[in-house]
Amino acid sequence: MKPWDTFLPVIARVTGRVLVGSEMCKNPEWFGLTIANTAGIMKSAMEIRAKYSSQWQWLAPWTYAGRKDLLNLRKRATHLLEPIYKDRITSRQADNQKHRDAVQWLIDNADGKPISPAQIVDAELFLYMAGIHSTSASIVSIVYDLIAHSKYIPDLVEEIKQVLTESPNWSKQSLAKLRKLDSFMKESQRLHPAGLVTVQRSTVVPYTFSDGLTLPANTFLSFPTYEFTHDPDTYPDPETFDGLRFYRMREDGDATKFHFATVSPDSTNFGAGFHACPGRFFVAHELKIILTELLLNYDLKFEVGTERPQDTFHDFTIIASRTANLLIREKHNV
Ligand code: HEM
Repeated sequence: MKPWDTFLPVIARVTGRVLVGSEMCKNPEWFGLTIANTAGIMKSAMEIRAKYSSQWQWLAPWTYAGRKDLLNLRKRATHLLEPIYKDRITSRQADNQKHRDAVQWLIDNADGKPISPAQIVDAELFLYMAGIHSTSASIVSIVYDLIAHSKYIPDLVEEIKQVLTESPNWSKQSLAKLRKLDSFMKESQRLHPAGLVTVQRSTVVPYTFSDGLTLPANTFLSFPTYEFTHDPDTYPDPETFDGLRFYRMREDGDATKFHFATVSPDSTNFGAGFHACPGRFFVAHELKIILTELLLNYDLKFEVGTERPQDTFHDFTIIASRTANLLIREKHNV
Protein backbone atom coordinates (compact mmCIF):
# COMPACT_ATOMS: atom_id res chain seq x y z
CA MET A 1 0.00 0.00 0.00
CA LYS A 2 0.99 3.63 -0.41
CA PRO A 3 0.62 4.95 3.14
CA TRP A 4 -0.35 8.53 2.23
CA ASP A 5 -3.10 7.40 -0.16
CA THR A 6 -4.37 4.95 2.47
CA PHE A 7 -4.24 7.12 5.58
CA LEU A 8 -5.48 10.46 4.19
CA PRO A 9 -9.07 9.20 3.58
CA VAL A 10 -8.99 7.21 6.84
CA ILE A 11 -8.01 10.33 8.79
CA ALA A 12 -10.63 12.42 6.92
CA ARG A 13 -13.29 9.92 8.00
CA VAL A 14 -12.13 9.51 11.60
CA THR A 15 -11.72 13.29 12.08
CA GLY A 16 -15.11 13.74 10.42
CA ARG A 17 -16.70 11.51 13.08
CA VAL A 18 -16.14 14.37 15.52
CA LEU A 19 -16.64 17.22 13.04
CA VAL A 20 -19.86 16.12 11.28
CA GLY A 21 -21.11 12.98 13.03
CA SER A 22 -21.24 9.26 12.32
CA GLU A 23 -23.32 9.29 9.11
CA MET A 24 -21.83 12.19 7.18
CA CYS A 25 -18.21 11.31 8.01
CA LYS A 26 -18.60 8.12 5.94
CA ASN A 27 -20.10 9.82 2.90
CA PRO A 28 -17.36 9.44 0.25
CA GLU A 29 -18.41 12.59 -1.60
CA TRP A 30 -18.26 14.64 1.62
CA PHE A 31 -14.87 13.44 2.80
CA GLY A 32 -13.56 13.68 -0.78
CA LEU A 33 -14.59 17.35 -0.79
CA THR A 34 -12.86 17.99 2.55
CA ILE A 35 -9.60 16.61 1.13
CA ALA A 36 -10.01 18.45 -2.19
CA ASN A 37 -10.72 21.73 -0.38
CA THR A 38 -7.35 21.72 1.43
CA ALA A 39 -5.50 20.69 -1.73
CA GLY A 40 -7.36 23.41 -3.69
CA ILE A 41 -6.53 26.14 -1.17
CA MET A 42 -2.83 25.22 -1.17
CA LYS A 43 -2.76 25.09 -4.98
CA SER A 44 -4.57 28.43 -5.33
CA ALA A 45 -2.32 30.11 -2.76
CA MET A 46 0.80 28.92 -4.59
CA GLU A 47 -0.51 29.91 -8.02
CA ILE A 48 -1.68 33.34 -6.84
CA ARG A 49 1.72 34.02 -5.23
CA ALA A 50 3.48 32.88 -8.43
CA LYS A 51 1.26 34.86 -10.83
CA TYR A 52 0.60 38.11 -8.94
CA SER A 53 3.15 40.36 -7.26
CA SER A 54 2.11 41.26 -3.71
CA GLN A 55 0.63 44.65 -4.64
CA TRP A 56 -1.69 43.01 -7.22
CA GLN A 57 -2.90 40.02 -5.21
CA TRP A 58 -6.13 41.86 -4.30
CA LEU A 59 -7.18 41.34 -7.93
CA ALA A 60 -7.17 37.53 -7.58
CA PRO A 61 -10.84 37.15 -6.42
CA TRP A 62 -11.93 38.66 -9.77
CA THR A 63 -9.27 37.53 -12.22
CA TYR A 64 -7.58 34.32 -10.93
CA ALA A 65 -8.51 31.50 -13.33
CA GLY A 66 -9.24 28.94 -10.58
CA ARG A 67 -11.40 31.30 -8.49
CA LYS A 68 -14.69 29.44 -9.12
CA ASP A 69 -13.40 25.96 -8.20
CA LEU A 70 -13.34 26.49 -4.44
CA LEU A 71 -16.64 28.43 -4.49
CA ASN A 72 -18.31 25.52 -6.31
CA LEU A 73 -16.80 23.05 -3.86
CA ARG A 74 -18.20 25.03 -0.90
CA LYS A 75 -21.64 25.20 -2.56
CA ARG A 76 -21.70 21.43 -3.04
CA ALA A 77 -20.52 20.84 0.54
CA THR A 78 -23.29 23.14 1.82
CA HIS A 79 -25.84 21.19 -0.23
CA LEU A 80 -24.64 17.93 1.33
CA LEU A 81 -24.68 19.28 4.90
CA GLU A 82 -28.03 21.06 4.66
CA PRO A 83 -30.26 18.05 5.63
CA ILE A 84 -28.23 17.49 8.81
CA TYR A 85 -28.42 21.21 9.62
CA LYS A 86 -32.21 21.31 9.12
CA ASP A 87 -32.68 18.23 11.24
CA ARG A 88 -30.63 19.73 14.08
CA ILE A 89 -32.44 23.08 13.95
CA THR A 90 -35.95 21.57 13.85
CA SER A 91 -35.53 18.65 16.27
CA ARG A 92 -34.44 20.82 19.27
CA GLN A 93 -33.23 17.90 21.34
CA ALA A 94 -32.70 17.98 25.08
CA ASP A 95 -29.08 18.66 26.03
CA ASN A 96 -28.34 15.02 26.97
CA GLN A 97 -29.65 13.75 23.61
CA LYS A 98 -27.77 16.19 21.45
CA HIS A 99 -25.28 15.03 18.87
CA ARG A 100 -21.69 15.27 20.01
CA ASP A 101 -20.08 16.80 16.94
CA ALA A 102 -18.89 20.17 15.68
CA VAL A 103 -22.09 20.84 13.67
CA GLN A 104 -24.00 20.82 16.95
CA TRP A 105 -21.34 22.84 18.81
CA LEU A 106 -21.36 25.50 16.07
CA ILE A 107 -25.17 25.78 16.22
CA ASP A 108 -25.18 25.90 20.04
CA ASN A 109 -22.37 28.42 20.26
CA ALA A 110 -23.91 30.91 17.86
CA ASP A 111 -25.37 32.62 20.95
CA GLY A 112 -28.91 32.44 19.63
CA LYS A 113 -27.98 34.29 16.43
CA PRO A 114 -28.92 32.51 13.21
CA ILE A 115 -26.02 30.58 11.69
CA SER A 116 -26.46 29.44 8.10
CA PRO A 117 -25.44 26.06 6.64
CA ALA A 118 -22.87 27.91 4.50
CA GLN A 119 -21.28 29.43 7.62
CA ILE A 120 -21.16 25.99 9.26
CA VAL A 121 -19.53 24.54 6.15
CA ASP A 122 -16.90 27.30 6.12
CA ALA A 123 -16.05 26.61 9.77
CA GLU A 124 -16.02 22.85 9.16
CA LEU A 125 -13.77 23.12 6.11
CA PHE A 126 -11.37 25.31 8.09
CA LEU A 127 -11.15 22.65 10.82
CA TYR A 128 -10.65 19.91 8.23
CA MET A 129 -7.91 22.02 6.67
CA ALA A 130 -6.17 22.44 10.04
CA GLY A 131 -6.62 18.79 10.95
CA ILE A 132 -6.49 16.15 8.27
CA HIS A 133 -3.27 16.67 6.30
CA SER A 134 -1.27 17.37 9.47
CA THR A 135 -2.61 14.24 11.18
CA SER A 136 -2.11 12.11 8.05
CA ALA A 137 1.50 13.27 7.77
CA SER A 138 2.00 12.30 11.43
CA ILE A 139 0.60 8.80 11.09
CA VAL A 140 2.58 8.15 7.92
CA SER A 141 5.81 9.10 9.73
CA ILE A 142 4.88 7.03 12.79
CA VAL A 143 4.19 3.98 10.61
CA TYR A 144 7.56 4.42 8.84
CA ASP A 145 9.19 4.59 12.29
CA LEU A 146 7.35 1.51 13.55
CA ILE A 147 8.74 -0.48 10.65
CA ALA A 148 12.21 1.07 10.82
CA HIS A 149 12.41 0.51 14.61
CA SER A 150 10.39 -2.70 14.84
CA LYS A 151 12.23 -3.79 18.01
CA TYR A 152 9.72 -1.62 19.93
CA ILE A 153 6.65 -3.39 18.52
CA PRO A 154 6.44 -6.34 21.02
CA ASP A 155 6.60 -3.90 23.94
CA LEU A 156 3.93 -1.65 22.41
CA VAL A 157 1.63 -4.60 21.65
CA GLU A 158 2.12 -5.89 25.19
CA GLU A 159 1.14 -2.50 26.61
CA ILE A 160 -1.99 -2.33 24.43
CA LYS A 161 -3.08 -5.85 25.42
CA GLN A 162 -2.49 -5.08 29.10
CA VAL A 163 -4.65 -1.93 28.96
CA LEU A 164 -7.37 -3.72 26.98
CA THR A 165 -7.47 -6.51 29.56
CA GLU A 166 -8.20 -3.93 32.26
CA SER A 167 -10.77 -2.00 30.18
CA PRO A 168 -11.88 -3.61 26.90
CA ASN A 169 -13.41 -0.43 25.39
CA TRP A 170 -11.25 2.55 24.63
CA SER A 171 -11.91 5.64 26.72
CA LYS A 172 -9.88 8.78 27.38
CA GLN A 173 -8.70 7.19 30.63
CA SER A 174 -7.58 3.91 29.05
CA LEU A 175 -5.92 5.65 26.08
CA ALA A 176 -3.94 7.74 28.59
CA LYS A 177 -2.45 4.50 29.92
CA LEU A 178 -0.73 3.85 26.57
CA ARG A 179 2.37 5.66 27.77
CA LYS A 180 4.89 3.77 25.64
CA LEU A 181 2.86 4.30 22.49
CA ASP A 182 2.47 7.99 23.42
CA SER A 183 6.25 8.24 23.81
CA PHE A 184 6.88 6.51 20.47
CA MET A 185 4.49 8.92 18.72
CA LYS A 186 6.19 11.95 20.29
CA GLU A 187 9.67 10.71 19.36
CA SER A 188 8.50 10.21 15.77
CA GLN A 189 7.12 13.75 15.74
CA ARG A 190 10.35 15.09 17.29
CA LEU A 191 12.42 13.70 14.42
CA HIS A 192 9.81 13.99 11.64
CA PRO A 193 7.65 17.03 12.40
CA ALA A 194 5.43 18.89 9.95
CA GLY A 195 7.66 21.94 9.84
CA LEU A 196 11.02 23.43 10.78
CA VAL A 197 9.39 26.41 12.51
CA THR A 198 6.12 26.99 14.38
CA VAL A 199 4.53 29.81 16.38
CA GLN A 200 4.49 32.18 13.43
CA ARG A 201 3.46 35.58 14.72
CA SER A 202 3.72 39.24 13.83
CA THR A 203 3.87 42.24 16.12
CA VAL A 204 1.17 44.87 15.73
CA VAL A 205 2.82 47.15 18.31
CA PRO A 206 6.45 47.23 19.51
CA TYR A 207 7.06 44.35 21.97
CA THR A 208 9.78 43.94 24.59
CA PHE A 209 10.65 40.44 25.86
CA SER A 210 11.64 39.79 29.48
CA ASP A 211 15.35 39.75 28.49
CA GLY A 212 15.09 43.27 27.04
CA LEU A 213 14.97 42.31 23.35
CA THR A 214 12.55 44.69 21.62
CA LEU A 215 10.81 43.99 18.32
CA PRO A 216 9.39 46.91 16.37
CA ALA A 217 5.79 46.79 15.13
CA ASN A 218 5.15 44.76 11.94
CA THR A 219 7.92 42.25 12.61
CA PHE A 220 7.34 38.64 11.57
CA LEU A 221 8.81 36.02 13.88
CA SER A 222 8.67 32.28 14.43
CA PHE A 223 10.15 29.72 16.80
CA PRO A 224 12.97 27.44 15.55
CA THR A 225 11.17 24.31 16.68
CA TYR A 226 13.44 21.92 14.80
CA GLU A 227 16.44 23.39 16.67
CA PHE A 228 14.65 23.14 20.05
CA THR A 229 13.82 19.49 19.48
CA HIS A 230 17.38 18.65 18.38
CA ASP A 231 19.10 20.41 21.29
CA PRO A 232 21.44 17.82 22.94
CA ASP A 233 21.08 19.57 26.32
CA THR A 234 17.37 18.73 26.31
CA TYR A 235 17.38 15.56 24.20
CA PRO A 236 20.68 13.65 24.63
CA ASP A 237 21.88 11.98 21.43
CA PRO A 238 19.22 13.95 19.55
CA GLU A 239 19.67 12.35 16.12
CA THR A 240 19.00 8.85 17.47
CA PHE A 241 15.43 7.52 17.44
CA ASP A 242 14.66 6.49 21.01
CA GLY A 243 11.04 5.31 21.11
CA LEU A 244 10.89 5.24 24.90
CA ARG A 245 12.70 8.58 25.47
CA PHE A 246 9.57 10.42 26.61
CA TYR A 247 8.29 7.38 28.54
CA ARG A 248 11.49 7.47 30.64
CA MET A 249 11.28 11.25 31.01
CA ARG A 250 7.80 10.78 32.47
CA GLU A 251 8.88 7.87 34.70
CA ASP A 252 12.03 9.60 35.95
CA GLY A 253 10.68 13.12 36.13
CA ASP A 254 7.25 14.68 36.10
CA ALA A 255 4.58 12.15 34.99
CA THR A 256 2.24 14.96 33.94
CA LYS A 257 4.72 16.33 31.37
CA PHE A 258 6.24 15.05 28.12
CA HIS A 259 2.97 13.71 26.70
CA PHE A 260 2.46 13.67 22.93
CA ALA A 261 0.09 16.65 23.29
CA THR A 262 2.22 18.61 25.77
CA VAL A 263 3.47 21.98 24.60
CA SER A 264 6.40 23.51 26.48
CA PRO A 265 9.44 25.68 25.68
CA ASP A 266 11.26 22.45 24.64
CA SER A 267 8.38 21.01 22.67
CA THR A 268 6.69 23.40 20.27
CA ASN A 269 5.60 21.12 17.42
CA PHE A 270 1.99 21.99 18.30
CA GLY A 271 2.85 25.67 18.74
CA ALA A 272 2.78 27.62 21.99
CA GLY A 273 0.73 29.95 24.14
CA PHE A 274 -2.84 31.05 23.49
CA HIS A 275 -2.85 29.88 19.87
CA ALA A 276 -1.24 26.46 20.47
CA CYS A 277 -3.05 23.77 18.43
CA PRO A 278 -6.44 23.11 20.07
CA GLY A 279 -6.75 19.84 18.11
CA ARG A 280 -3.69 18.20 19.69
CA PHE A 281 -5.52 16.26 22.43
CA PHE A 282 -7.96 14.92 19.85
CA VAL A 283 -5.06 13.94 17.57
CA ALA A 284 -3.36 12.03 20.39
CA HIS A 285 -6.52 9.94 20.91
CA GLU A 286 -7.21 9.52 17.20
CA LEU A 287 -3.68 8.33 16.41
CA LYS A 288 -3.66 5.92 19.34
CA ILE A 289 -6.96 4.33 18.30
CA ILE A 290 -5.76 3.81 14.71
CA LEU A 291 -2.29 2.63 15.74
CA THR A 292 -3.64 0.09 18.24
CA GLU A 293 -5.75 -1.42 15.44
CA LEU A 294 -2.70 -1.57 13.19
CA LEU A 295 -0.35 -2.97 15.82
CA LEU A 296 -2.77 -5.65 17.00
CA ASN A 297 -4.04 -6.80 13.63
CA TYR A 298 -1.43 -6.18 10.93
CA ASP A 299 2.20 -6.81 10.07
CA LEU A 300 3.90 -4.12 8.06
CA LYS A 301 7.21 -3.87 6.28
CA PHE A 302 8.94 -1.83 3.60
CA GLU A 303 8.87 -3.17 0.06
CA VAL A 304 11.77 -5.56 -0.50
CA GLY A 305 15.03 -3.70 -1.10
CA THR A 306 13.82 -0.42 0.41
CA GLU A 307 14.28 1.28 3.79
CA ARG A 308 12.71 4.18 5.70
CA PRO A 309 12.18 6.87 3.06
CA GLN A 310 13.77 10.26 3.67
CA ASP A 311 11.62 13.33 4.32
CA THR A 312 11.73 16.12 1.79
CA PHE A 313 11.84 19.82 2.63
CA HIS A 314 9.96 22.67 0.95
CA ASP A 315 10.56 26.10 2.48
CA PHE A 316 9.81 25.47 6.18
CA THR A 317 7.61 22.44 5.49
CA ILE A 318 8.78 18.86 6.03
CA ILE A 319 7.05 16.24 3.89
CA ALA A 320 7.07 12.52 4.65
CA SER A 321 7.47 10.40 1.50
CA ARG A 322 4.22 9.96 -0.41
CA THR A 323 5.60 7.49 -2.90
CA ALA A 324 7.06 4.73 -0.67
CA ASN A 325 5.37 1.36 -0.91
CA LEU A 326 4.61 -0.75 2.16
CA LEU A 327 3.66 -4.40 2.41
CA ILE A 328 0.82 -5.16 4.80
CA ARG A 329 -0.79 -8.44 5.88
CA GLU A 330 -3.36 -9.42 8.44
CA LYS A 331 -1.92 -11.06 11.55
CA HIS A 332 -3.09 -14.51 12.54
CA ASN A 333 -3.16 -16.01 16.05
CA VAL A 334 -3.21 -12.57 17.74
C1 HEM B 1 -0.66 15.99 14.10
C2 HEM B 1 -1.60 16.84 13.75
C3 HEM B 1 -1.53 18.34 13.97
C4 HEM B 1 -0.43 19.14 14.05
C5 HEM B 1 1.05 18.76 13.93
C6 HEM B 1 -0.91 20.50 14.29
C7 HEM B 1 -0.09 21.60 14.45
C8 HEM B 1 -0.56 22.88 14.66
C9 HEM B 1 0.29 24.04 14.82
C10 HEM B 1 1.82 24.04 14.79
C11 HEM B 1 -0.53 25.11 14.99
C12 HEM B 1 -0.09 26.57 15.19
C13 HEM B 1 0.07 26.82 16.70
C14 HEM B 1 0.73 28.14 17.05
O1 HEM B 1 0.91 28.96 16.17
O2 HEM B 1 1.06 28.33 18.24
C15 HEM B 1 -1.90 24.64 14.91
C16 HEM B 1 -3.01 25.44 15.02
C17 HEM B 1 -4.30 24.99 14.92
N1 HEM B 1 -4.71 23.68 14.82
FE1 HEM B 1 -3.53 22.07 14.71
N2 HEM B 1 -2.28 20.47 14.32
C18 HEM B 1 -2.71 19.18 14.14
C19 HEM B 1 -4.01 18.72 14.12
C20 HEM B 1 -5.15 19.51 14.29
C21 HEM B 1 -6.52 19.03 14.31
C22 HEM B 1 -6.94 17.57 14.18
C23 HEM B 1 -7.33 20.12 14.45
C24 HEM B 1 -8.83 20.21 14.52
C25 HEM B 1 -9.65 19.31 14.05
C26 HEM B 1 -6.46 21.28 14.53
C27 HEM B 1 -6.91 22.57 14.68
C28 HEM B 1 -6.09 23.67 14.76
C29 HEM B 1 -6.60 25.04 14.84
C30 HEM B 1 -8.06 25.47 14.82
C31 HEM B 1 -5.47 25.86 14.95
C32 HEM B 1 -5.44 27.39 15.06
C33 HEM B 1 -5.39 27.78 16.55
C34 HEM B 1 -5.31 29.28 16.77
O3 HEM B 1 -4.81 30.00 15.89
O4 HEM B 1 -5.73 29.74 17.85
N3 HEM B 1 -5.16 20.87 14.43
N4 HEM B 1 -1.89 23.27 14.73
